[in-house]
Amino acid sequence: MAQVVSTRPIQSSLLCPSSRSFQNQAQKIKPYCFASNLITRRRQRKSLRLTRINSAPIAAKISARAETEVVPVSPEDVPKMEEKIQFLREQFGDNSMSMWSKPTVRRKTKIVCTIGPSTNTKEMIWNLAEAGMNVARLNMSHGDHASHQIVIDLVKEYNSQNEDNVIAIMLDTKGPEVRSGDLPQPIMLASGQEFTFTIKRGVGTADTVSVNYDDFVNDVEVGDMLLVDGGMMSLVVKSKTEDSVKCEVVDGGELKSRRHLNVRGKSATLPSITDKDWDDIKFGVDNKVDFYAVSFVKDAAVIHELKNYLQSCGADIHVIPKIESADSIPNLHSIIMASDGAMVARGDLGAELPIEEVPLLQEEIIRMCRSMGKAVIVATNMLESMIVHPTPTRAEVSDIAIAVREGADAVMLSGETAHGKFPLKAVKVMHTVALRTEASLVGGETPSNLGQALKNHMSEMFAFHATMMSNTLGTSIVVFTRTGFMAILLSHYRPSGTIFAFTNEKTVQQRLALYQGVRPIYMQFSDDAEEAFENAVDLLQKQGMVKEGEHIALVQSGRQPIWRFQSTHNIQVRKV
Ligand SMILES: Nc1ncnc2c1ncn2[C@@H]1O[C@H](COP(=O)(O)OP(=O)(O)O)[C@@H](O)[C@H]1O
Ligand SMILES: C=C(OP(=O)(O)O)C(=O)O
Repeated sequence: MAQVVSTRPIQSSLLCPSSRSFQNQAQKIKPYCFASNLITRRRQRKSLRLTRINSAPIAAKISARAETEVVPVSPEDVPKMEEKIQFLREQFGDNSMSMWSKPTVRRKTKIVCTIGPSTNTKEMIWNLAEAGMNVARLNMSHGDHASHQIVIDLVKEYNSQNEDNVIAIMLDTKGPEVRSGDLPQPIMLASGQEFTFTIKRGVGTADTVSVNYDDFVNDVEVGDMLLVDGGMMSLVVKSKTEDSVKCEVVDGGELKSRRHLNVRGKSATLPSITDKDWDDIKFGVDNKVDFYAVSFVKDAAVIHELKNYLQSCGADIHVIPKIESADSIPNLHSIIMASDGAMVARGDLGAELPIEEVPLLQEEIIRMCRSMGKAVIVATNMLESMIVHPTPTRAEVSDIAIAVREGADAVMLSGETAHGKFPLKAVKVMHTVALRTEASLVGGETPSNLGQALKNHMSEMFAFHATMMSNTLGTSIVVFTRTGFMAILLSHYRPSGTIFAFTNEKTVQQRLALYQGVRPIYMQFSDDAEEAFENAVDLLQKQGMVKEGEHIALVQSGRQPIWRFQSTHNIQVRKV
C-alpha cells in the first residue's frame, strides 16, 4: 500500500494542474488513435472468443478502461453487445461484469431525460433507467402536480429496488416564459398572412390565439420579431392595441398548443420565479427532489432568494439556473457563483440572442462552470430528429460529441424522451456517442483556475494528486463522502478512471448521479476506517467493478473529516 499523507495546512497556493508536463504524461498514459482503437476492439473480440473456449475469468477482458473497451459504434450494436454479455453470463454463471455492463457505470457523461407522455409509465421509466438515464427531469411547463407526483413516485420506487443505479430527480420550473394558449387543434400559418396574439384568456381561433402574459402588449414594439418555438416559425409585429398584437407571418408552419414565444433580443420583464413556480418549488421540497432547474434566471439575486427559502425549510436541494435569457449573459459569473451549476438552455437562448452566439456561449458557460467546480448540463435539440425518426442526423451526433469534449457533466433529452416516438433509442444513441467520444479523450484536463474558485486548497491538492496517481497507474478512485463535496471536486479534475463515491447519505448518492465520472454508492460507514475501506473494496469486487490484483486510489480528504484527525488528508494506492 502506497500512501501520501499530509497533516498540516499547505501555505502556498496550488500549482496549476493544467501544465504541459501533466498533459504530456496523460498523453503517454492514454495514447489514442482510430487505428489503435480498432485494433484494440479486434483484440477484444478475439479475447471474448478465447474466453468462451477457456472459461477463464472474464472480468478483466471486458474491463472498464475506456481504451480497452468494446465501444459500440452505432446504437444497433448496443443490443448485440448486451446479447453477448448475457450469453457470457449464462455460459459461465459469472456476475463479475454485471455492473460494468450497465450503461450508467461505464459512461462518464450523464444523461438527463425529460419525462412526458412517451415515458411516464413504470415500464418506460425502468427501461430508460436501464438504457442509461441518470437524471429524470420534470418540466413544470406541462402536466400538473398529480401527474408529476406519479413520475416522482415511480423514480423513487425504481431507486429503492436498484440501489446500485439510482436516478436523480430534477424539477424544472416554468418560469416567466411566454407561451401561446391552448388550441382545439393545430393551426397552419402561411407566410404573409396576418395573425394576432391577444392577452384575453381562452382564445384559440384560426387567426387569433391567447398569450399567457399580460404585459406582452407593453413589452413588444412594432417591428419586433416574434419567434415561435425558438424560430420554428416567426412573425413580425405590425401594430398593437391595448390587448392585442397584430403580426405578419414571416416563416409559417403549424402552430400547436402552448408554444414558446420569444421576442428576438429581449427578455420578458417578469420576475424569474413566478407564483406558480413558488408553488412548484414547494411541491419539490415536499417530494425531496434533488435539483431545481430554474428557468429564465437573469441575476444572482433570484438564486440567493431561492437558496434562502430552501434553507428556511431545511431542504437540501441543489439549484441549477437555466441560462436562456439575454439579460443573464452580463451576469453569468455571479449567477453561476451563487448556484450549484448551470444549464445551457439552448432553445430559449437561441431565440433571445442571435443563434450564432449559442455555440460560443455553450463553450463559455461550460468553461466557467468547470473552473468554478459547478455542474453543467447542455440541453435542447440534441437528438431532435429522433422525436420522429429512429436514427439521428450526423450533425446531432457531432453535437453530443462536442458537448462531451467540452466537458459537460450531462447532456439532456427533451422532446426526444418526453413525447418522441423513440425515447429508448434516443438514450441509447446518446449513451453510445458519449461513450465513444470519451474513449478518445485524455483524462485529467483540469480548468486552469479551478483552484482559485474553490479556495479549499488542501482538498484540491488531494483531488489533483489523486487524479494524477490514478491516471498514471490506470486505477479507479475510491472516495468516501458525507456531503458529496470531495466526489464533486474529484469529478472536476476529470480523472480517466471511474470515481466510486461511497456515501452514507441517500440524498447525496442521488445527487451525485449528475456528476461526470462519478459512480455513487450508498454504504453505511463503519466507525473503523479500515473496516469501511475493506467493505467498500469488497463491495466493488463483488459487483465486478474492480478485480483481484487491480490497484485503486483511495482518497480521504474533503471538508468534513471522516475517520481522520481534523488536518489529516491522505491518498493511498491499494492492491485489491
Ligand atoms: N409532463 C408533460 N406532460 C405533457 N407533455 C409534456 C410533458 N413534458 C414535456 N412534454 C411535451 O414534450 C415537449 C418537449 O419537452 P420540453 O422540451 O421539456 O418542453 P418545452 O420546450 O415545451 O418547454 C413539450 O413541448 C411537451 O409537448
Ligand atoms: C431547456 C430549455 O427550456 P424549456 O425546455 O424548459 O423550455 C431551453 O429553452 O433550451
